[in-house]
Amino acid sequence: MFDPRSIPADHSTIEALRSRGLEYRQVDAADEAAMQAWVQAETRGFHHARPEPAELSRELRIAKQRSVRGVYDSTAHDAAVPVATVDGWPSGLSVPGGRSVDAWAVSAVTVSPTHRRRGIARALLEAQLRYASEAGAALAMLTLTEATIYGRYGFGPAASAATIKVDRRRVHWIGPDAPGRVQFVEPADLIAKAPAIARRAVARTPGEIDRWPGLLERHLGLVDPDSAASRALRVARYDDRSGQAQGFIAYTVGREPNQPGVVECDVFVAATDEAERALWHFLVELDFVTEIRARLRSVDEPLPWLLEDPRATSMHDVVDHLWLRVLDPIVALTAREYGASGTLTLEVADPLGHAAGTYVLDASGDGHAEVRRTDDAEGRADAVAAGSRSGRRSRGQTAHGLRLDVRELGAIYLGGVRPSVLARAGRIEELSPGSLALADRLFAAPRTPHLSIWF
Ligand SMILES: CC(=O)SCCNC(=O)CCNC(=O)[C@H](O)C(C)(C)COP(=O)(O)OP(=O)(O)OC[C@H]1O[C@@H](n2cnc3c(N)ncnc32)[C@H](O)[C@@H]1OP(=O)(O)O
Repeated sequence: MFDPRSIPADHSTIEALRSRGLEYRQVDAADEAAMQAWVQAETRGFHHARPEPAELSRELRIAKQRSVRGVYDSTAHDAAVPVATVDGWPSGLSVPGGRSVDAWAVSAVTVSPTHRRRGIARALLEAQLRYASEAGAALAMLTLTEATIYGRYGFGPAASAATIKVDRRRVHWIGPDAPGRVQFVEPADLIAKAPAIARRAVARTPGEIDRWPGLLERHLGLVDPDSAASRALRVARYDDRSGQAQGFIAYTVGREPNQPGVVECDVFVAATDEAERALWHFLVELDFVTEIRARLRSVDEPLPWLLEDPRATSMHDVVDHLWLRVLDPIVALTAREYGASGTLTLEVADPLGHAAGTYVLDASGDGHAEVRRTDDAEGRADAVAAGSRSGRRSRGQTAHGLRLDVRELGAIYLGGVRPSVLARAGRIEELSPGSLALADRLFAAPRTPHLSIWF
């Protein structure tokens, strides 16, 4: 397996930061003190409390599997603590059609308030994109704190998530009864099966990314099982008719003495539609509660259709949760499946260079597409003149094409927004009549993209 720590530090980043009196380097995974200082800087950068010992050792275990970089100021009060942090690692990203494309996850981007707005984050991000390319990733991806930061590096919002609230008193289930059963399980008993269930859940949902070792332990409260938060977690699993585990939820119930509670569900993993329905059924019919709140759910949940009164549910805090940055359009566009047949030219502008070019996407109708670049190294080509491999276009028939920035390519890639919506916003240009209608049909995803975790 590719080791993200094997990528040497980016020379231009080293030089850019050295000219500002700063040192940029990879943190040595074997240097416990340096790793601890990096984790402390990262948690401070996100305004979190200092981690408890169990959480700190979990963070260290995870950081050691990643490419962890820090920026150091030798003149600072504690020069061993970085003034900026970032990490990155290769990870699969599920795309429409069920395949996984090689991507590069970026996380832990922090710059100390003492060193802000000197271009440190820009240097770190541009280096991450170069690492991603070196690692062979077709896209870079991240979840973020503020939506104003990453467009300038070519990221676009590709999958949304929302909090679903359910008014328990209005719940009357009209969906089918699941043939299997939901039962309580202890987290320690579930952890052996959980990764396989999660893998299948990830594979069927465009926008989900591979779970890294240690994540499910945290979701199931196993990092610090004796903490109050872990003891409050309840875990239920759905087994299908044949006894096969197909999904699980983890939730807490907050309540005042003698008062009904409010359910908070942050972990909802379903490998099948049947498991998804069964786990919702279990959650929304919990007694002695007034409300159920499920976070980071799809904006396209089937839940309202499973209740007699769909208004028992409401959607809150809809966010642009997953942001994508296409690096290699040919690999990225070939990996996903398409909702129609047709030939579409994409003239992609990319100020940072990675994805710039003119590409012809030729979808055959069985979902698959061939993608090739038609411009030369200088990017010169008549996009709309580019032909179809299948020769389906007859004489006089207009070629279809769009002109767009790499940010918009990331936004439409999973089918989370229709190209025509971005055209209405003036962010995609249609090169010939009918191109947007074709692009909408091509990029439509059979399942709304969704990411259910932070990373
Ligand atoms: C994937 C993730 O980890 S998301 C987490 C992002 N981190 C956080 O939210 C933690 C708190 N914030 C921070 O640590 C810092 O403010 C950061 C990392 C967001 C920015 O770091 P800085 O070193 O100050 O940014 P830098 O000086 O490189 O600015 C680069 C560009 O981003 C812009 N920018 C920086 N921060 C912000 C912001 N919060 N909102 C809007 N624009 C911003 C700058 O104006 C600059 O624009 P330009 O290059 O187009 O002129």
